[in-house]
Amino acid sequence: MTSGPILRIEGLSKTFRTNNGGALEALAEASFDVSENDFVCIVGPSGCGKSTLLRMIAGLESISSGRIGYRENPVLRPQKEIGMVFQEYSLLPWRTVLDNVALGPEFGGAPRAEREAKAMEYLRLVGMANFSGAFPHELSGGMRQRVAIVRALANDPDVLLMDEPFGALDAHTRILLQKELLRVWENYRKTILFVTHGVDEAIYLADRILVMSARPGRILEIFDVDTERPRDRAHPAYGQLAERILSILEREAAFSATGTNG
Ligand SMILES: Nc1ncnc2c1ncn2[C@@H]1O[C@H](COP(=O)(O)OP(=O)(O)OP(=O)(O)O)[C@@H](O)[C@H]1O
Repeated sequence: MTSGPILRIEGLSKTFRTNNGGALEALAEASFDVSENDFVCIVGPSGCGKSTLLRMIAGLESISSGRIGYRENPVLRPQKEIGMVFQEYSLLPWRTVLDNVALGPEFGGAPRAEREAKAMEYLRLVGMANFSGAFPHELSGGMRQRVAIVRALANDPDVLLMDEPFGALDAHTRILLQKELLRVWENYRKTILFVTHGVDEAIYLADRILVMSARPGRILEIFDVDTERPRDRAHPAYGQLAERILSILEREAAFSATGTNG
């Protein structure tokens, strides 16, 4: 254990090579720290490099320049301590719900009884124990995403990276899963980095909200959300913060559409 931040992102940049031999700058000099147990949301205009940033922290994408530190060690490849949940339900279709959740512990060499008990514990947590023998195609979108979340948790990561995990869900299911995720986060005290297009979602969930610029993405502003949970969406402070963030995003979206600042 260290007393410093669990994640330190320093001057992180990413330039992709394009098919025609050109270069596309996706992320520029992003710097921020994440403290242990923090729930951090990242919002920004479409295409500003949010997924790229998360994929780099997950070790799935190479770094062009800068540094990612996890407990002061550089992140250069995927590691067990940093898990990821994607928007598209990335469950293995040929495995049951139970076997999907038990996958990580299975790779880790846990005996069958142990990994199945662990998987059942997590499935109970999100009300999915009765579906342990079902296959992914038999589940609704919300159920699949619950399974994807607890599958990531079953690896016992310190940090959970979530890339628009509720983006494909209807509004009602999304609100339900936001509540469940907060419960899971409070129970297991994970550090969460959560990308979303929903400013409302970010204010409901986060301790801190990072607002990114239009591509190439930089961290423009960081907002602390220190009101008590569960948060009341009808509270005036909620709406005021949403307006402030939305006005930045509107400006940035206009900038990315016209390439000018006015
Ligand atoms: N493998 C790749 N090769 C080339 N360009 C890429 C690659 N991956 C992403 N990009 C480009 O990098 C930029 C940032 O993409 P990214 O998916 O990180 O944005 P985003 O903020 O997550 O977008 P959205 O909010 O729309 O999901 C985009 O212009 C995208 O086209």
